[in-house]
Amino acid sequence: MSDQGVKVAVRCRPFNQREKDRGAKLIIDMNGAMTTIQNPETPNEEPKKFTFDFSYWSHDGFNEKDDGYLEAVPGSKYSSQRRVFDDLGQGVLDNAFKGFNCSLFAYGQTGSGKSYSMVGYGCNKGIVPITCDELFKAIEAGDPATKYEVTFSMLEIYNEQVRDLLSKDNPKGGLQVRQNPKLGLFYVVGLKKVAVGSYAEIDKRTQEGTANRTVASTNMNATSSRAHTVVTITFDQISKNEAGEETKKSSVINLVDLAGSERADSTGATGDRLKEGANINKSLSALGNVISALADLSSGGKKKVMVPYRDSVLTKLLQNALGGNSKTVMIAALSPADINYDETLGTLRYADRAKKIKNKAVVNENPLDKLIRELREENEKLKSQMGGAMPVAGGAGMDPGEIERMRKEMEEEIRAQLLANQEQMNEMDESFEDKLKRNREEQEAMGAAQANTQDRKSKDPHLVNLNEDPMLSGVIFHFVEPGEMTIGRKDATPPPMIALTGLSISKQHAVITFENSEATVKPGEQGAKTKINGVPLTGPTTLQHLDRVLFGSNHMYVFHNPLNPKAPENTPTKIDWDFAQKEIAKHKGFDTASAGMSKEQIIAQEQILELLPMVSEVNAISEELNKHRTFEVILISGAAMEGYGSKKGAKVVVKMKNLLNGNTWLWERGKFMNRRYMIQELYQRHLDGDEDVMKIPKEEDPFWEPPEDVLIGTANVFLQSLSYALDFDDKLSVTDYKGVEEGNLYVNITPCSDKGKPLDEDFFVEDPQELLGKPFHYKVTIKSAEVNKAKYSKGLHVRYKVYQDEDFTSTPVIKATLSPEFKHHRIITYPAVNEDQLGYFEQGCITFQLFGVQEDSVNDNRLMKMTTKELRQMEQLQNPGMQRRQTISGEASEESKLRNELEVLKKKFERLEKKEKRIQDLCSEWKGKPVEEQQFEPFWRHVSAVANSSGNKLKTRVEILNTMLKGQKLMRAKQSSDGSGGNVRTTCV
Ligand SMILES: Nc1ncnc2c1ncn2[C@@H]1O[C@H](COP(=O)(O)OP(=O)(O)OP(=O)(O)O)[C@@H](O)[C@H]1O
Repeated sequence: MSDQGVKVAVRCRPFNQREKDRGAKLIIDMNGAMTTIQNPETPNEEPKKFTFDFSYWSHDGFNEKDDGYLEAVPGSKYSSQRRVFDDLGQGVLDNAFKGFNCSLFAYGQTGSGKSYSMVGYGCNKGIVPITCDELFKAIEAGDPATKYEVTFSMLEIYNEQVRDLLSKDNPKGGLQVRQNPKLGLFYVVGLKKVAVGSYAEIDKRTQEGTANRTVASTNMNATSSRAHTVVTITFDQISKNEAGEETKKSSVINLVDLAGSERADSTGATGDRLKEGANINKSLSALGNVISALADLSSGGKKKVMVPYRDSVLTKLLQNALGGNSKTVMIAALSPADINYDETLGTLRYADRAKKIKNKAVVNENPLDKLIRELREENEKLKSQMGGAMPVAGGAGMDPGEIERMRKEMEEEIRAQLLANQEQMNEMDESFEDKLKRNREEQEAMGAAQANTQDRKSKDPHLVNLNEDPMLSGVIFHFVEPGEMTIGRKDATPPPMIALTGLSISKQHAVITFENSEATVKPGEQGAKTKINGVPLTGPTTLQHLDRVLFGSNHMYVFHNPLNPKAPENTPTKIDWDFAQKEIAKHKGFDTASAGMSKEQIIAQEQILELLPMVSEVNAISEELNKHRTFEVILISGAAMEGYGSKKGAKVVVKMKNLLNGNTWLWERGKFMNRRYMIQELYQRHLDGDEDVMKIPKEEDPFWEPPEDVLIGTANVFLQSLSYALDFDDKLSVTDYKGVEEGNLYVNITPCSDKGKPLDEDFFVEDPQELLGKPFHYKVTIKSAEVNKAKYSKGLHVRYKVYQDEDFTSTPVIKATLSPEFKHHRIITYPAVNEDQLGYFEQGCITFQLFGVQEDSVNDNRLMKMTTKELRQMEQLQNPGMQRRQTISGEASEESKLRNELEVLKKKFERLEKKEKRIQDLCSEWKGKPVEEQQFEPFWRHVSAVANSSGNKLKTRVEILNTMLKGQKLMRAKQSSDGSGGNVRTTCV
């Protein structure tokens, strides 16, 4: 037995194009076995250090050869694919030959390079293909007296369901996972294991598996990065031992490409009412728990740790790989970019924990005959037990129901064992040679189809698929035949020539006509959604080379026309998923130029691009399940969401709207992701024929939310006036996230005494620094509000936070009016003003949030009778001008800041004028005084001059500000009329 820790490797990839475009910073470094990560927020702090068995630097120091292979520049520390194989893959092979089970799995966030290391792209082949290739080379060079048998299987775990990737027909709900009661190990019932005799055969099967994965992911609207792919190779070496018996040395090699490890925004998901039922990726978090439990076990600290293998399908299947009978390697893929700091640190910590796991690998060697004999004998025994499975008598007092339950349990167990044995025997019954023959026949048929595709690609017009996962792009081809070609659902009559499944695919979805070297696409039945280059298709359109075609919400293709391979100007030569998504976003009103954007803005933009397809998917499900809900991606300022400070910039959230009563909810990204997962699950159950889906109680329904107060809009008061001890008293306009005025708020912010009395008129601060160290009090008064929309009469309240407030301060809810009187007062006291507090006065603001009460009622029965689809169409008709600009740059608050500064200056000016007047009055009074008192006159003249000069300076400043403000207004007016400016737009999706 070999008692050995899991070997852990980390690998850092190059910057991708997006990271290069935005000038991403490198935060990873590697030196020998040490990997460091620098927090980009604290560049002066020591970077965090980790050590691993292997550290692979693949960020830079490479050359691309003519064939595309990336090789190390001499002297650089770059690790090529070959180098990674030599360390990790070769070890797997050597161990497999010795008869050990081996597992290799790749962990990391989406896009961090897991598939690159495992599978590879183009001629940069990854560990899996090289290992397979080398396996057969080693077999050829092996012992001629030994028989080698290799089988290959490929499965995917998605939403806790197992799909056989080598089979086109998977049962609804996926393949079952059972535990072999005797061995304790879990296995997938009925998984196809093909016998393979060469690397080329494995390669073909992998292509087949990838194509099946692509079709499934597109049809199910599944994000492939949330699926785990498991390739299993069994490697048997059959030889004779000294006693002349046949013995079998078996090794199971598991190669696992895990789902992307990114967590949903934790704050969002933890706040969700439905968090119990949801787990964005149950298998992945269960894997984390298993790793933690095993790490605790082997650190010896805790003796009784229960390792929760049973919590997910993935951990069941990988039980041996983790803490069991296997030699295991984990490769953690790292993104080099500052923007991914949190996730990458998470990956490093995960990898660090995995290092501690101890496995107990044993050589799997068995005399073959004995095994078969044992299995047969056991099966006979089990069969005879079957009928009479009775629990051991439990005494006279045992409940008959309990006895029956135990009997059933035992029967179930026997049945499972029989099945497991039978599977094993069936496999052994058919000779390996027969299996190989069967596989080759199947492959021959497949090979002909593949060769045909290759041949036609350069001759005939065709659509080729695009997928979010680069590995699944360019996998599906639909050739355009001369004449009319119909596209639609397979249950249409007559059946379409290209059958698609999935959301928003209509029976008669579209028709492509191909005549005179030209292909024209036109919409099918009414309501069928197709987009060409991001624009909805409304009538016949000629397809040009490299046009992007989206059927429904998920079937994305690029059209290739070898007969007329001239793409319109400005079409990039390489079109990927990102490009096609950006194009769609642009037509929905989100501009995606990235020049001159801040980091927050870039993150917001990436989140928009990520959320848009998900939101349209959820909208499509809402329509199909008739949930009367619609979803929209919106941008909202951080201050409007969080009530204080504007540092957070813009936040991307999803607005859900109840189409029956107009109620709305704002969901943070994490919460939306959480719900989307549950919505997908619900939809999957619906597809699987589960009728309960339509009757789901609202408490469990991911589309349902109890009514909550809706954020009508916000109004900001900048506090600069306080730094001059001036009061602020104004009517503020309350605007929603789109900048639309929803009403007014009357507030007053006054410096005051500790009892709330206004300060003396003469109290005047020339320089805010004067306030430092002194006590200061101010009073926030919310007088009243006015709102425009009748639906808000159910109740209104305002809440806000000031500097250092943990919680919101809220006014009472005022009902049955659109002009509530709040009469709210609050005195805020600083015993001695410090720099931070003064900074808050000078730069900060109070964001007042106006909320409206919503009720879960529907008054309009007419609406109840309409479908979600009809309601959405009606809403879109009613709001044709949805394409309103949204600012991501915080420019609106810039304007109100300016206005505020102007107010402050005006007030200062007024006060100075008053003061000046009093000075002048005093001066003339003094002039009439007796001589002995007149000696003060020069002093007063001096005061008056000072007052005048500062007044003049103020006057100039006021004029400048006025002009600036006018300019701003003009600019905004221009932008909203011609739609220019602003980085981001929004609309209903
Ligand atoms: N070591 C590397 N050298 C060069 N390019 C790399 C490397 N690692 C990753 N890449 C590139 O980065 C991109 C993302 O990598 P990859 O598809 O492997 O990520 P992933 O983690 O598997 O993502 P997903 O979870 O979506 O499958 C790919 O375009 C790939 O070519």
